[in-house]
Amino acid sequence: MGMMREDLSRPAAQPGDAGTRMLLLSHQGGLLSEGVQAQLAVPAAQLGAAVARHFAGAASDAKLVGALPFDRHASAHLLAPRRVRDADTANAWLHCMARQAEATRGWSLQAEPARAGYEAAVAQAVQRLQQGHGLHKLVLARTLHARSATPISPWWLARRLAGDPGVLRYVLPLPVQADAAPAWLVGATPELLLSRRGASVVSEPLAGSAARGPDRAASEARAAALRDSAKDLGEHRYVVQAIADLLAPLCRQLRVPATPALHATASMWHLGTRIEGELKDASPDNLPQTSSAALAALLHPTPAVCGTPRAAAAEAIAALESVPRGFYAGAVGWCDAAGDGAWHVALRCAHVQGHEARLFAGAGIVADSTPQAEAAETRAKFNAMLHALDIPSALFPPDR
Ligand SMILES: C=C(O[C@H]1C=CC=C(C(=O)O)[C@@H]1O)C(=O)O
Repeated sequence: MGMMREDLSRPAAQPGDAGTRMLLLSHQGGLLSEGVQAQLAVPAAQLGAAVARHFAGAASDAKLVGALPFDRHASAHLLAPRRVRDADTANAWLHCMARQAEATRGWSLQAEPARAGYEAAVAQAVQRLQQGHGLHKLVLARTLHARSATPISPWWLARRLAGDPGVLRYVLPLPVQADAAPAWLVGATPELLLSRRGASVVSEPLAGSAARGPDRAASEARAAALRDSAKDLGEHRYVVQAIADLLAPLCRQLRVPATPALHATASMWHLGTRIEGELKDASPDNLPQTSSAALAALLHPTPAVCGTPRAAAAEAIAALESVPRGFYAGAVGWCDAAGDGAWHVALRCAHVQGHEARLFAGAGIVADSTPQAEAAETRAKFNAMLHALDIPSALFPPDR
């Protein structure tokens, strides 16, 4: 992209300054941001206006990068970087940092909660959904707390997550207390919340999942079963409907396919719908409502990570989950001064700090969900990260 390629073979690639870098990288492209000129810390409802104000005084090639936490009332964490590098440089940086990192070993692993506890929470959720109270869907997550004898490098981990064309990898430096070790959210997400280019907007929500099989035939059979599953199609429809309802008033055209397609990652199948719209007003005057950051903040959190209706589902999640989500199930991405940008749902990730990693996985619960199947789905969603961290599968037996 016309940028000088930095020599990263013996560079200033010191772990000390890595905390000011953020990475977004997929097979289609990506970026590595460096340094911090300014920060934006406002909740989702104020984000569109704050981003527009920020860009009003900024250079035309300025960008903001960062994340929205799951809780839309908590502060987003957006940075104005000093420099933004292209995907090739991002790859070179990862390669270099991964080479310097020590491989992890000596793992211990604790499920929070273990399988039985998660199944009990799903059973309570199903009861709430069957009783009505206006709640139709909610997404319940659980976590695995992993400790390594060696420090965990977020760059090493991001490098280990390479190779899956169905995901975008991300490394997000997180705000921490002054005396705390640096912390990151590192993941490989399959889900696009929202991208904007000029007047064109795209959202590609995923909901409804099946683990890929041990061989091709089994994998195809599971994909076919997922495509026909009334439970998964119902779970998916809530997400598409919520996104379409929020985008429709802002778009002169909105294309919403009637049936979902299959989306594959290396370990999972998902139902996905590509929603495409044309904004009515993509002018600079309308940036507070229609920048990619404003649109992401409008849609977030969708029923793919929260539920329907949103406020009641968020309340039920707070009551039924034991570990705060932080930036898991939030959104990571970028926005430029013209309002263009892309925001991805922060899934399939781990919160990494020192020797510890906390892995997150959730599943959409509807009235006809079964606790055993939802627990199995979260197990399958942990797999990519467990493998990338090199955590022996014996530490996560089926009853956990
Ligand atoms: C909440 C997660 O996945 C979401 C994305 C795809 C499929 C999902 C599902 O089938 O439940 C979830 O909505 C997660 O991976 O933690």
